[in-house]
Amino acid sequence: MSRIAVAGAGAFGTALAVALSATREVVLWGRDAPALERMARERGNPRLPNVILPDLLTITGDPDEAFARAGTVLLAVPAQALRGLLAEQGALLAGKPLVACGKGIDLETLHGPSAAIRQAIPSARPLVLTGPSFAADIARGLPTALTLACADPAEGERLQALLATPVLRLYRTTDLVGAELGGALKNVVAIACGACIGGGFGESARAALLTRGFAEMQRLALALGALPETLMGLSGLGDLVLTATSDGSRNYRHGLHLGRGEALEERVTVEGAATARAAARLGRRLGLDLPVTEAVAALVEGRSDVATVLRRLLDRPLRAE
Ligand SMILES: NC(=O)C1=CN([C@@H]2O[C@H](COP(=O)(O)OP(=O)(O)OC[C@H]3O[C@@H](n4cnc5c(N)ncnc54)[C@H](OP(=O)(O)O)[C@@H]3O)[C@@H](O)[C@H]2O)C=CC1
Ligand SMILES: O=C(CO)COP(=O)(O)O
Repeated sequence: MSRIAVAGAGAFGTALAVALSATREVVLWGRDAPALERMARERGNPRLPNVILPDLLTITGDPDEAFARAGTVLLAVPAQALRGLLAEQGALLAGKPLVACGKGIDLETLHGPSAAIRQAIPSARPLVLTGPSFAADIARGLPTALTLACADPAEGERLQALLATPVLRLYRTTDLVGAELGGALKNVVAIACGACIGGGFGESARAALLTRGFAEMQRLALALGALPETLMGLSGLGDLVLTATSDGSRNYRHGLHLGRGEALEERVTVEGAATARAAARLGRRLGLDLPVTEAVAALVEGRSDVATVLRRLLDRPLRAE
């Protein structure tokens, strides 16, 4: 069965469905049936302005219609919603390759998406699709390169061929942990970088935060079993460069608003907020020094303000790089 189902009809799920439907049979599923009916009728998604949904793309709120005949399912929901989705749709998703497209760490279990999938649906085969890619760029057909992680090299190769398009270039790895942590942790550093600019501390300080934040991403990911080269690739460094320097990123914008002391955007997915808290907990549990992550966790929990956390970072003892 070559049919691809995309679960999650937000910006990213819709963008992936649009991109893949040019060459594959694709069905896009979401939980809000009336909203899905509207999308199907109007051929548009308010979360992805100015993008026309191709006629060939099936849009449905019916899980049976979406998943029963699908050979592969892409899971494009926020990290904190993934466990709920897997619990609700477990019977229909059993035994299939499930490609996690979300970028975050579950705050309750401290699991990344591949462990969440294994725990909820032991018969499913988890993969991770991640890397620098704004939904709007993917939907517009702009060139993009992503990492596809799969523990089984043969299945990874098969899915790479299935999910690549002429403009969506996929690189393979077997390092699921590295791929998912690169994508999750860069969101935390992006909030820090946005807060730095929003607070008026300048681009040199942002470069310092980006670099020291990247060192923390590597420290935590390697302690959890990631391969160093994965973090140096698209899912780590690549996505960090995009997200921590562009106000196209919701995480970066969240940081900007925190730094400026402005009201935060409502009803917007900001994965780095919960993931900062989850990563800080993991760091404490593992006895790791993660000052940038701790600073972001303090900011999003409202325990501190941008000037104070920046001062605290600068006051740390001088050390070797
Ligand atoms: N946007 C982007 O540029 C990119 C996003 N990502 C990642 O993709 C993930 C999703 O982000 P994005 O699509 O942008 O977020 P959006 O906020 O645009 O959409 C989230 C979607 O998830 C749906 N959802 C939430 N919980 C459930 C559930 N239990 N069952 C079914 N659907 C659910 C929401 O449905 P409802 O509308 O009913 O609330 C909504 O449609 C995030 O992890 C993000 O980091 C990755 C790369 C790029
Ligand atoms: O992950 C992304 C780009 O690769 C999207 O970033 P935001 O979730 O911050 O918008």
